[in-house]
Amino acid sequence: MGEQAAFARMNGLGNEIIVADMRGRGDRIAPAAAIALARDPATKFDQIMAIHDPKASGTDYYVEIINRDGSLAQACGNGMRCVVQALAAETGRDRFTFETLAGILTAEEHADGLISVDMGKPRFGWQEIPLAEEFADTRRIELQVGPIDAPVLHSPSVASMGNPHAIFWVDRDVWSYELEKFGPLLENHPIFPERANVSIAQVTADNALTLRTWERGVGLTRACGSAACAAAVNAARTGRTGRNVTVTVPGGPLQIEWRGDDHVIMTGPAEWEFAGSFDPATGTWTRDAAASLERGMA
Ligand SMILES: N[C@H](CCC[C@H](N)C(=O)O)C(=O)O
Repeated sequence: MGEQAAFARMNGLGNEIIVADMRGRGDRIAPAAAIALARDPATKFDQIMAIHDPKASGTDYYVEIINRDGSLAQACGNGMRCVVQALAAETGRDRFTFETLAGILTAEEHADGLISVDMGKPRFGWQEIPLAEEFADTRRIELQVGPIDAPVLHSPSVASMGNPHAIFWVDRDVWSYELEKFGPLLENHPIFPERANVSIAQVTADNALTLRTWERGVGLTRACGSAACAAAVNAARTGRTGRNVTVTVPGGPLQIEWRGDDHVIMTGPAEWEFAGSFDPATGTWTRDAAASLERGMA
């Protein structure tokens, strides 16, 4: 058995997150450990956010993001808010600079407890998303599901928020679509060589939209922060909304601002559930009764 690591089970608007403390050690969480934790109903998660010692100078921590299937994700907006809340409770600080696979990002906890994450700049080039074939205009790409003459979903906007996203615009309530049926097909469609997070979005006002997401490597989730950002920037660049929108996901509302300097700022809550410790090699874990009284990891 390896050395135990502390974790906190948290959620960001119902996006199920495990924040793991991997600081001061050289190992990483094994995909098998992630899969074992995902199988246990008590620790079932959408993403593990593993906090490691910093790599790049000027950053506080390196964060590795692991999906439910053990694959790595470049970005996770809801998970980053959970990381900030856990670290703020531990350190008393309210601003952090992180490194992830998507690059360096900053985040802060506000006095009211809400947390803003600077998700960086969106990318729209077909090779950046990436797509398997050239599309000069990624506001609307050729892709559809359903009968060829009456597609159920078609012509998504695509973007990278560090991770790949496709947003299908719909006129009806997002709950009236069988996303669980189309999600797996679209996630694994050959147009997306690195797979994709797939969302359906309904614009409800010039500053509001509702969104459901099928996450790459996970499935249906109650919230996906990076998808909310991808939906917001695509809504703005296709003239559907302004640049400051409320994106309501199944778990609740997120505020997304696409600033003039091209950075996307996501603001929303995070919630602590319980603490424990686990073996990063196997995923064997125990609940930590003492730590559960605190709102930190240890
Ligand atoms: N839940 C995350 C997104 C996870 C994306 C992941 N499924 C991927 O493989 O890109 C969020 O709040 O942004």
